[in-house]
Amino acid sequence: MISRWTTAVIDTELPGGWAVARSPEGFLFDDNGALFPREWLKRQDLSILAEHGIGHLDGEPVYLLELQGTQEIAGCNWKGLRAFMLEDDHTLYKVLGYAAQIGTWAREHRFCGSCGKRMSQVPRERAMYCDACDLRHYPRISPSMIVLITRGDEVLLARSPRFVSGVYSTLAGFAEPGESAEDCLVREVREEVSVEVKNIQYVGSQCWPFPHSMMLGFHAEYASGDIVPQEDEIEDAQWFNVHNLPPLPASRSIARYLIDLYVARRLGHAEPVLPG
Ligand SMILES: NC(=O)C1=CN([C@@H]2O[C@H](COP(=O)(O)OP(=O)(O)OC[C@H]3O[C@@H](n4cnc5c(N)ncnc54)[C@H](O)[C@@H]3O)[C@@H](O)[C@H]2O)C=CC1
Ligand SMILES: [Mg+2]
Ligand SMILES: [Zn+2]
Repeated sequence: MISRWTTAVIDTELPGGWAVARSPEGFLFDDNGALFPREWLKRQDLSILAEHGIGHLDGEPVYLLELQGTQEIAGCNWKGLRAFMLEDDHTLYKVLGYAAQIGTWAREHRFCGSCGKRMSQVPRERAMYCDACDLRHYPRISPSMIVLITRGDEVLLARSPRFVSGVYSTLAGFAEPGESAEDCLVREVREEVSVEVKNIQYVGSQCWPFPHSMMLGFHAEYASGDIVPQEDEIEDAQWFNVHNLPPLPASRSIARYLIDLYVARRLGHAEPVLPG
């Protein structure tokens, strides 16, 4: 399959191409989508914090304009990345997911974290450079473990107070310095539900640009302990039978994939494909 979208570092001095505009309110869009002719977009009255060349879509260069705030543009509106994720255009979601991560990084790395001076883009590399410190700052990626714990026909699912009402999901958490992926998984499971696991198996990974997680997905078997939900973090956690599952997370998430995969294997159905 030919990939329609490839990331690249493109010189912002070059003319032309497409551009996406991102503000704290989300991405600009109109009836034609979220990609605009870049020269036209730059003629609008936008408060641009940073501009980055981010890749090629069907061979055409694409740029990101990271904005201070929203602007009224006739016929256009603003929409968050999660809304784009739930729509059918997977390629557009990939473009905007990448743009969002670069945008977050660009916004938060205009000044050197070491000396506070303004930094500049490194040509041909996705990095910001501090001249005074001779220091490069790269986009931030946060490794996060996500695990489906099973016990025969049962799966352990939990809900955070932040979830959509009724939805239960797999356990997840950010890696801390000094941890392996497996250490993190064991710690997160202990913290969130007070359960011990065994036979930890890596399943697959997914970029999760909310705002910069790299999800590492695992399957683990229950070993011991009774469920005790972590105060404040976990509203409820339960064992659910694969024949009687609660409302689950969105189909594009690796959480949903881990659940669907186990259920498919258990019931002898066709296995799902991990969404990119
Ligand atoms: N794609 C998917 O299917 C799913 C993705 N996720 C993602 O996994 C990630 C971790 O899940 P949570 O349960 O929220 O994490 P968590 O269990 O580690 O708890 C969140 C807490 O971690 C701390 N934190 C925030 N950002 C951090 C960072 N970059 N590094 C270290 N600690 C940080 C904060 O104290 C925050 O309150 C989140 O980005 C979440 O959106 C979670 C579930 C499903
Ligand atoms: Mg968690
Ligand atoms: Zn510096």
